[in-house]
Amino acid sequence: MIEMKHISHSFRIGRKGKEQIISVLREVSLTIHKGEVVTIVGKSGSGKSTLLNLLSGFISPDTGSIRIDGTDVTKFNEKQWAKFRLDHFGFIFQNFQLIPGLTAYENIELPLTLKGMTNRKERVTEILERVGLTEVQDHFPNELSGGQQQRVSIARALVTKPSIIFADEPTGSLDSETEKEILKLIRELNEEQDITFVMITHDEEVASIGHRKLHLADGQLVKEGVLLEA
Ligand SMILES: Nc1ncnc2c1ncn2[C@@H]1O[C@H](COP(=O)(O)OP(=O)(O)OP(=O)(O)O)[C@@H](O)[C@H]1O
Repeated sequence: MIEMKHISHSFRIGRKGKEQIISVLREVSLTIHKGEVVTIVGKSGSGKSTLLNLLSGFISPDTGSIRIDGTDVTKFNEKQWAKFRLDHFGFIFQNFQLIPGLTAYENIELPLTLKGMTNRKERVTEILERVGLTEVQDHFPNELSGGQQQRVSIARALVTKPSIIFADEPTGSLDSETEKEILKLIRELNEEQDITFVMITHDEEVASIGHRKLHLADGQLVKEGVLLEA
């Protein structure tokens, strides 16, 4: 479960002495329940990535608080975040972000190695089977199609059994047929494993696969043009 309360964030841009402050998020509050698929839509520059980066601890809010799975993470330092991410989160990106020198199998195995798990084979094999990649497990990323690469990245996100998966335009680089396949897989995994998905997209149709669609505009969450109450 994610509880974000009154989060504001601004960036300082430009040369020293001539800096400008741009306010990207203003007093954003939201609650995402366990097992929900929530999509966040908004125009380019509306602050979608900033919101995801705040929720996953890559940037810190100016004001407000964030609780995830019952833990107040607002004041976490980098070391605490690194451990928390490994224990609670999985990530899926538009450009897959697979490690080119590792095979599909090894890419999926990596988070388990980082967690110091020794019995990795059974889990990796199980996940490979679930996402339909057993036959191509020894391929390197450049020997896979876009859809297969995204499956590897979904498997890598899932392998540690996270409670939340953050997906940043997960179908943005895929053709429409493959997009449908990947969205179907995301919904199936959500239903089977009760994983929460927070997905950002600029595509209204993709966003409609969620249980709930939130719109970001002018740094605030709105629903049908009406500001959502905290
Ligand atoms: N590190 C940064 N430093 C300064 N400004 C930033 C930084 N990151 C984002 N911004 C600014 O914050 C605003 C929101 O950016 P953000 O990337 O969150 O938008 P977005 O909705 O994800 O856009 P897109 O759909 O194009 O990815 C933009 O005006 C952007 O220029």
